[in-house]
Amino acid sequence: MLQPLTFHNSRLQWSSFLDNSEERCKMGKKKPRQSPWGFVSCPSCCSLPPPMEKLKSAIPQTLILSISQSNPHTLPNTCSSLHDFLNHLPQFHQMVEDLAHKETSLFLKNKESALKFKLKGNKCLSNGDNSNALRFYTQALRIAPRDVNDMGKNLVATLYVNRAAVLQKMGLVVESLHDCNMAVAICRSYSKAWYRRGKANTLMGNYENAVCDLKVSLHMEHSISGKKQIEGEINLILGQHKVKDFPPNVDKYNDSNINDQPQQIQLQCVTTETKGRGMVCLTEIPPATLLHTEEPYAAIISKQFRETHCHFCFNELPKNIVPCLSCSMALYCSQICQANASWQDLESDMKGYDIGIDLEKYVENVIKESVIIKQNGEHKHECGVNWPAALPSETVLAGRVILKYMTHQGHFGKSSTIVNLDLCHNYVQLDPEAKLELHISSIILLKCLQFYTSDFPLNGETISQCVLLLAQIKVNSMAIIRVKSSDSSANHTTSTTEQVRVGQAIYLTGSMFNHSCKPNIHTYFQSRTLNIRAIDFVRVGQPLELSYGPQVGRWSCNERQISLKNQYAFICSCASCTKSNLSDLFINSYRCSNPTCFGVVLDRDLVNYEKRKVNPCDGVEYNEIKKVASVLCEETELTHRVEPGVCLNCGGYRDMYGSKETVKKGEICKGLLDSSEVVSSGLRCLDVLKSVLHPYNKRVAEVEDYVAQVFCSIGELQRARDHCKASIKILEKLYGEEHIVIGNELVKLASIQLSLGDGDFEESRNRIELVFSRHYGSHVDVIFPHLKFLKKGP
Ligand SMILES: C[S@@+](CC[C@H](N)C(=O)[O-])C[C@H]1O[C@@H](n2cnc3c(N)ncnc32)[C@H](O)[C@@H]1O
Repeated sequence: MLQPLTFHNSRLQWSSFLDNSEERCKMGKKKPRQSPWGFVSCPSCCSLPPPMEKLKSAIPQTLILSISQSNPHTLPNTCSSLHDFLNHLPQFHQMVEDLAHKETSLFLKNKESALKFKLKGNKCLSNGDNSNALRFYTQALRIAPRDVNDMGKNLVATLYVNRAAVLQKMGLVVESLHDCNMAVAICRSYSKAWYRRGKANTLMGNYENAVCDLKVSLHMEHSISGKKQIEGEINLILGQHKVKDFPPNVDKYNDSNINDQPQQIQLQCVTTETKGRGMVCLTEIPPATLLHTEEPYAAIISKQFRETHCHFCFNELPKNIVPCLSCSMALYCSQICQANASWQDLESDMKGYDIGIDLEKYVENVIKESVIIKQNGEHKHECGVNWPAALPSETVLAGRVILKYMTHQGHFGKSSTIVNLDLCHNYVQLDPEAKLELHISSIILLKCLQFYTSDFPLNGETISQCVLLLAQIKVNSMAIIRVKSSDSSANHTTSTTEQVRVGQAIYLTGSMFNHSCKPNIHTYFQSRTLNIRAIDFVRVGQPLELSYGPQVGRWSCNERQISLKNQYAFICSCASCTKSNLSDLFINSYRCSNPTCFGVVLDRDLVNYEKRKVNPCDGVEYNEIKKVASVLCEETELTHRVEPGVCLNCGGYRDMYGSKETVKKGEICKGLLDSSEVVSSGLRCLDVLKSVLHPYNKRVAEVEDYVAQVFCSIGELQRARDHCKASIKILEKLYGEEHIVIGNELVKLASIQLSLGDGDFEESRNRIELVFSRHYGSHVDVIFPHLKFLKKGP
């Protein structure tokens, strides 16, 4: 289930720097912790500037009070007062210096350290220790300055060539080719880089390109022995393979694009009765239609994924990571992403080499393919300083939005408008603590941006714009989600998928879609592109609504309302929260005390909630609740009242106190599930819960699912299958049969059925295909590569 951003932790916190600084800290001490790339941090001596709490505690109560009472109109005054106050505090200036001054940065390049890592890499390479050689070259690349030489060659280019050699030895030929591309883009006249590229192309069977690479290399090579070796290689290829020298096919290895373009669907932003602006469509939309794709206005990687995911596209980093050319913090999965986030061209020329017109064309093609022209420069103002690592992601995202806005408007030094995105916010509803924190972080952010560009306007007006932007980010930013899959059973029969929030982004049109607890559209991401697909049939003019997280079937109405209120400060007025529906009746319901009756019994909380939902004003007979509940019963006319403990079907009474006690006992059994008696206690728990809870109660589904997992882990697949099916049957009632949750559960069932050779596997597979293609269209293979086992044969 996609979960747009949650704001569990709205308190500003100074994060500790992640493990991506140099081997030694700025105080020269060896750093103790290791990151996946071997970079380490030293929390003790490289501690951050004085924590923000210290600043907060210095602020006078009168100022805190006026901030707590501030609203968008008074913000310029409160921002200006706080700015004046902080400006007189020496510790504030010290903190900003530490955050924004390049000299204090932990992310600067360092030639000496890079050379040490390079030597270590060379040593490992000659000893055949490829994985450590790869690690050391990567470390060296991360901190090697882009424009320094080592033994007459550009250090960064040399490191890419060395790493390309290791990658080739490890059989990672495509990655090796990419490193060669990087090296030739940095230094076109680097013979070894072309030579290594020729080797990579040979290994890939691209003999025409290999010959061209080697010919370029031959022109650049100075030594006679080197020239001889290259000539030997060329002759070998020409002798063994049929090679036409030209034209080489440089486009052959481009990534293929998925052809699932949004169709011509007209969307419109309209004003709604209860939800502000919202999106509707002007044409009918069948389910599974891709109706909107959008690139973010600004995006930022989540802190915990900085070392493992690309800072531009948010995909997992490959073995051949490409670090930023100017700082040691930003990491990319490819030169394309690096160039996209960057702002600088790789200057490289071939002066003094006459390689002939055809080879020159070939070189141009290779470089053009390597260096993408479209640079959005989002990393420029953050490069080589501490604050992007130290401040909360949302604040860093705000910095990106402001810089982009000002650059686009050509506003630097000319206007007092630093940002104006016309998005909604909930500033007035924020609690006093949150308002104060937004004030402080806005002042710190803008002060840091002033270090980057001295004509940055910093005053009450611009700070208040930043405060409102942060409030807008809270309400409008989307979490960029990736699906991670892992085996969940010892015998690899089932796998679980987990959704991780790798980034956070602002989409301008995406921000206009309102929330529904039963959405009719589904959002997902490829790289940082937002895709929105219809999951139901949408009529002309019908609102298009996605889920901000809470959904019918997952939570009761009460839980959904609390969550949306806490996270986004609004009272949900979607159809499911204002009208009675079966899922909300079932989810926490009890069974009728009459064993032959299938009716629903509600407890006091649920009755009150449902009554408020259907008729908030008076106490009429709540026909709507009964009408919904009557789906379960034979009788058409229900005469009894909707009361706690009363069966909505037959009017029979259940003792709610005793029932709750029984459920508690059932929960104790569930707690025993990890003990040695795991299977029998699981089944006992299920029996206890089923004796009092309604058969479609969510808790019964959870225990069925748990018991299925237990049976799976001990290899009793038939019983696992039966419990898995039982769980799915309940979830279908709660979510609807085509919900993505059902798709995920069916994947579990199908994997068990496949292991059992069960004939029903086909049916599950067909249903999975239906559910997933409705939600992801043709993108399903890319987003869920682990589902390939379900593919039908050719
Ligand atoms: C991302 S914005 C959506 C666009 C917004 N309606 C606007 O006018 O800009 C989120 C805000 O829309 C409103 N909203 C969205 N879904 C809603 C719902 N189901 N019930 C009530 N308000 C909703 C809330 O004010 C929420 O903070």
